[in-house]
Amino acid sequence: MTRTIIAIAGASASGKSLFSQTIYNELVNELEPGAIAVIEEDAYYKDQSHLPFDHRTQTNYDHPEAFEHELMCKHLTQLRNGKAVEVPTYDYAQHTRSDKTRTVMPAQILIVEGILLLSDKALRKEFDIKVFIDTPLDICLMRRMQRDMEQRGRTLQSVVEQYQATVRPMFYQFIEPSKHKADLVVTRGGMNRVAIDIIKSKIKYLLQE
Ligand SMILES: Nc1ncnc2c1ncn2[C@@H]1O[C@H](COP(=O)(O)OP(=O)(O)O)[C@@H](O)[C@H]1O
Ligand SMILES: Nc1ccn([C@@H]2O[C@H](COP(=O)(O)O)[C@@H](O)[C@H]2O)c(=O)n1
Repeated sequence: MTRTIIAIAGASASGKSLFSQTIYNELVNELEPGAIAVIEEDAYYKDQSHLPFDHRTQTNYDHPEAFEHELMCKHLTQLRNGKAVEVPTYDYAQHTRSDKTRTVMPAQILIVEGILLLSDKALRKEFDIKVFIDTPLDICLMRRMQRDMEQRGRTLQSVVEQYQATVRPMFYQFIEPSKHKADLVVTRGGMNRVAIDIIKSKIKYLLQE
C-alpha cells in the first residue's frame, strides 16, 4: 500500500491547524475509516518536566533544538511502514509534555503540520507533498495574541515579550527561508477555498490509484 505524507508548514498562527483540520474534517467521513490522520509537530516539543517551571518559560520554542525531531522522523518512518505509533501530547500552559500519549494508526494519507517541518533536512525527506502557509507576520501576531491568551494560558505581556525575543527572529532565521522548499505556497491559509480543494482533490486521486 502506498502512503502519502503531506507537510503543512508556516509561521505560528499562520493558519496551519485550520488548513489541516479543514481538509481532515471535510474528508474523514467520505473516505474509508482510518484513511486519513493528522499529526502536529508541537507534540514533539522536548519533555521539560525535569526543569523548574521558571526555566521552562525561558526556552526558545521557535528554535529547532526545542523539538525532538529525531523521534518525529522515526514515527513518520514507522507510520509509512504500516506501524502504529504513540505520539506524545503537549501542554502549552505547563511548557512540557503531558503524561498521556495518542495512538496514531498508519493512515494512507498523513497530514503533518508545524512551524519547522521544512527547515529540517531529515524531516523534509519524509514528506511527499510540502505546503507552506504564507500569512503576513502582523496578522499572525494578532491571531497569536488572542489564541495564546484564550487557549494557552498566556498574558498579553508574555506574548509580546516572547514574540520580540524569539518568535519573530526565529521566523526570519528558520521558517521564512524554508518557504522555498515548499511545493505549494498558500496565501490566506485556512480560508483559501481553492487551495483546500486542490489538496482534497489530490488526496482523493492518490486514494484511487
Ligand atoms: N484565514 C484566517 N482568517 C481568520 N482567522 C484565522 C485564519 N486562519 C486561522 N485563523 C485563526 O487564527 C488562529 C490561529 O490559527 P491556527 O490555524 O491555529 O494557526 P497555526 O496552526 O498556524 O498556529 C486560530 O484562532 C484560527 O481560527
Ligand atoms: N511551551 C511552548 C511551546 C510552544 N510555544 C509556541 O508555539 C508555537 C508553535 O505552535 P503554533 O501552533 O503556533 O504553530 C511556537 O511559535 C512557539 O513559540 C510556546 O509559546 N510555548
